[in-house]
Amino acid sequence: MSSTSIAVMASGRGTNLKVILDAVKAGDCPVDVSLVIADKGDAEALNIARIAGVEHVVHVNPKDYSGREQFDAECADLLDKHGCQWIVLAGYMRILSSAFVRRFRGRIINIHPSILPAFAGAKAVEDALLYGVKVSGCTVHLVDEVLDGGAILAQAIVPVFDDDTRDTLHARIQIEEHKIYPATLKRMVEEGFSIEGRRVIWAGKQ
Ligand SMILES: Nc1nc2c(c(=O)[nH]1)N[C@@H](CN(C=O)c1ccc(C(=O)N[C@@H](CCC(=O)O)C(=O)O)cc1)CN2
Ligand SMILES: NCC(=O)N[C@@H]1O[C@H](COP(=O)([O-])[O-])[C@@H](O)[C@H]1O
Repeated sequence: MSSTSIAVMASGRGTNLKVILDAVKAGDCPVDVSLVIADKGDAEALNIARIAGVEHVVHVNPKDYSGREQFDAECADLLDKHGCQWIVLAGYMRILSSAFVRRFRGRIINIHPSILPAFAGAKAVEDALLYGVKVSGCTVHLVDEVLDGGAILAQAIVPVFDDDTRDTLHARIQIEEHKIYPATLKRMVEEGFSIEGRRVIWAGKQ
C-alpha cells in the first residue's frame, strides 16, 4: 500500500511524534512523515525527527514573523511544498489561525490530554485535577476554528487518583496517547471516515 504523506507539528518533548515514527518504522502505520515543523528551536521533537531520518525538519520561529497569520502562512507553504495530506499536531502549543484552518480544513488532527469537551485549552491536565474529576484521558480530534472543538475521532480514559499531581496524571494519560494516536492515524488512512453533524462515522466495521 502506498504511504500517505503527513506532517507533524510540535512544540515540545515529541513523545507522540516518537511513537508515530516508531509505528511507521515497524510497518504498523502506512504513512510517510515527510515533514516535521516546530515553533520552538529547543523542541526535543526536532532531534527525534532528525535521528529518525525525517527528510524535512524545520524550526519556524514565530519571532521572525509579524503575527500569527504570517507565521501560519509560512508553515502552510511548507506543508503544501512537501505535499502533506494530513497535518498531525503533536503537542503543538499554538492556536492555528482561521486562515490556516480554512486552507487545510478536514486535514488537521490533534491529540489533547483530556476527555473533550471537558477541559479544552493549554492547561487541560491542571484544570482536570483542580476540578476534582475521578476519570480523565485523551482525545484525538479534527482541528477547526473552535479551540479543541473539532469532531472527535477517538478517546481513551484513565483513572485519577487522590494523590495525583499534574505530572503523575499526565504520565498516565500519555500512556494512552501513545497507543491511541498511531492507531487512529492508521485507521484514518486505511479505513477512512465520514462526518454526520458532529459525529465521526468510521467506514469499517466496529
Ligand atoms: N484553531 C485551532 N488551533 C489549535 C487547536 C484547535 O483545536 N484549533 N488545538 C491546539 C492544541 N491545544 C490543545 O490541545 C492548544 C494549544 C495551544 C493553546 C494556547 O493557548 N496557545 C497560546 C500560546 C500558549 C504558549 O505559548 O504557551 C497561543 O497560541 O496564543 C491552547 C490549546 C493547537 N492549535
Ligand atoms: N493543548 C495541547 C496539549 O496540551 N497537548 C498535549 O501536549 C503533550 C505533548 O506531548 P509530547 O510533546 O510528548 O508529544 C501531549 O500530552 C498532548 O496531549
